[in-house]
This record gives sequence, structure tokens and C-alpha cells, in this order.
Amino acid sequence: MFVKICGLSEPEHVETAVEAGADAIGFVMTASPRRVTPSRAAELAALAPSHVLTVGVFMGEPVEEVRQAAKAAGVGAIQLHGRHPHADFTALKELDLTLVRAVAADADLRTGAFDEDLLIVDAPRAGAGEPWDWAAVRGRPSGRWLLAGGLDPANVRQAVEAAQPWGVDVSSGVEVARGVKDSALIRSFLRAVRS
Ligand SMILES: O=C(O)c1ccccc1NCC(=O)[C@H](O)[C@H](O)COP(=O)(O)O
Repeated sequence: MFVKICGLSEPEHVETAVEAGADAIGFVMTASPRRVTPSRAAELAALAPSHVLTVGVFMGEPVEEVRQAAKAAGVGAIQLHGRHPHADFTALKELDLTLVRAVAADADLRTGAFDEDLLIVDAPRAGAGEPWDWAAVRGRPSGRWLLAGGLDPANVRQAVEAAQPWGVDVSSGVEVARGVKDSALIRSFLRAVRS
């Protein structure tokens, strides 16, 4: 199971996520209490070994802004959250980075429909830590897709059983307060997924 820990802003939590076996780590570069600047994201991404995918998360920014920020951060992947048009993915393809499309369950759930490499099916409100009806998407996306939205160490196994995703993505569920990650919760989330 592929695991992405999102919304990291402190070196300590990048190191914990990597040590605990995360496959991907995300840096939010859009309006959010978790927002980091491209230069901060670059510092954090530099701490990750090459086998860990570093992801810049955007929502609603013009594609040129996304391109510049992703380049400055040196991330390996761009995650476009919400209703970005297909043309945005096409425009970013030339960067040769992994493209991630993150949408709620009422969107087109065919993995690769927008030429993305990875699909995330999330709650209606991104990064809000709100559980939703995970079972409703079971069997709809296929291939490389991650379940997100309201996951935490206590419910992730149940969520995986319900939706049967290829991987999972978490942010709020490994925080002690909004935007404040916790190393013990990051470890416990990865333990719960791997056990
Ligand atoms: O984290 C945010 O604040 C955020 C803001 C705007 C767009 C995306 C955002 N986060 C994206 C993520 O990948 C989250 O990990 C995902 O939505 C799951 O969040 P949570 O329900 O808090 O685990």
C-alpha cells in the first residue's frame, strides 16, 4: 500500500515520515494553514531520499504560477487539487514530473482521464480531516489511486477495507492541532497501514 503524508512543514516531520516508511510526502503551496513557500518546500524536499516522492500541492493557481513554484521547490510531483481543467495537466506534462489529480468523489474517477499519473479521491473539503463514505468509491477508480479525507491511525484499516484503494493520503489525522503535525501520529498511521 502506497502511503502519502501531506502538509508537512517541519524537518522533524519529514524525517519521521521517511524513517517510518512513507512513499510520498506533500508540501501545500496553496492557501492553507499548512502553506509553505517554494523555498521552504525546497529545504524540506532536500531531506527526502530519492525513493520518496516529493509532492507540491496546488489548488486553483494559474498553471504558470504552479510551474514556477514547483520548479523552485524542486519537487518530483505536482498535485492539482479540485477542478483544474484537463488543459492544466497537458500544460504541465512537459515538466516531466509525476502529475497527481486530486478530486472529490463526484468528479471523473477514471485514473488517467486527465493524463495524470496518480489519482487522489478526497473528501469534498480538502485537508479538513472530514471522513466521508469511503465505500461509495469502491470499484470505481482503478489502478494507481489514493484514498484521502478524514483518515487517521484508528480508522485507516477500516477505510482501506471499505474502498480498496492502491494507496492512502493523510494530513489532519496525523496532527495534534490544525496544521501541527505530530511524529508519534505519523508513525502510528504508517504502522496501522503496514500491519
Ligand atoms: O491541506 C490543505 O490544507 C489543503 C488545502 C488545499 C488543497 C489541498 C490541501 N491538502 C491536500 C491533501 O493532500 C490532504 O492530504 C488531503 O486533502 C487529505 O486531507 P485530510 O482529510 O486532512 O487528511
